[in-house]
Amino acid sequence: MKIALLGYGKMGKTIENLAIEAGHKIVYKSGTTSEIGKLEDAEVAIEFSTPEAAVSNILKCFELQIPVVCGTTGWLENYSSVINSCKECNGSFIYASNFSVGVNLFFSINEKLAKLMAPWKEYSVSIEEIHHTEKKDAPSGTAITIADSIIAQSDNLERWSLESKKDHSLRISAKRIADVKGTHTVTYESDVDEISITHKAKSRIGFAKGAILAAVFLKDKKGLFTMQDVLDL
Ligand SMILES: NC(=O)c1ccc[n+]([C@@H]2O[C@H](COP(=O)([O-])OP(=O)(O)OC[C@H]3O[C@@H](n4cnc5c(N)ncnc54)[C@H](O)[C@@H]3O)[C@@H](O)[C@H]2O)c1
Ligand SMILES: O=C(O)C1=N[C@H](C(=O)O)CCC1
Repeated sequence: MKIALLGYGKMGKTIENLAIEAGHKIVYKSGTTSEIGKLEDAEVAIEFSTPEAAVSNILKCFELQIPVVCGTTGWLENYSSVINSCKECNGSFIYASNFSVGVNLFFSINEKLAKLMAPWKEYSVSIEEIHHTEKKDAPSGTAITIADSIIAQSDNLERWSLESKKDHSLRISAKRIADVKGTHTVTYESDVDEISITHKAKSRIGFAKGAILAAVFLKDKKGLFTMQDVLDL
């Protein structure tokens, strides 16, 4: 598969190594000191750049009819306009706040736990995410996905918030500690006990493998897909 890498930082480099090992070819890179190759030569683009750059990179791929797998977080205020552009251009698109198989299983566990906990009003729920100090956005895209799923099951929570003790808000605490690849914990606390689930990434390999899996899935398809479609969850 001929891959374009839009964004060549920590994730772009990890994806490059794993893709080459798996027999794929990197035909284009941007986000390096200068562009390498031609985007038009790619069969699929994998986008891990910055919140500011993601939307224009995605739209460029739609124009060129190149399927695009996007892992960049922090641009979701533009999500519906990107989806509309994808439909207008008859493009191919997958966005996931987290491409790792483990986190996608964690998303399913979180949803099931939220359903189970919804009737038990004595528990209050919160989310903690910890990432490296270079991360640009807070809370993490993964924490937002987890929060949206809990809020959808709740008849009390209406939104998430980084601030503590806001009415009808699900508290997300975002911590930044050097070198942490990504840890997410959901905690339900009552006066008498506590229930927690945690996912902890040991490296970026899980994210990168999932993004390559998504690119293989998307290459010859048209339309909008999710990581749940890729993993058949
Ligand atoms: N979805 C997931 O599974 C997942 C996993 C890890 C990281 N992420 C997200 O991916 C993004 C990148 O993470 P990272 O750790 O590689 O960050 P990074 O800072 O190491 O790399 C980002 C790169 O994008 C480049 N860039 C800047 N402007 C660009 C442009 N216009 N076009 C292309 N590239 C451009 C920068 O030069 C930099 O090299 C972040 O938003 C992060 O939250 C998502
Ligand atoms: O390192 C990052 O940045 C990560 N970003 C994603 C997020 O915001 O959820 C996924 C985990 C790593």
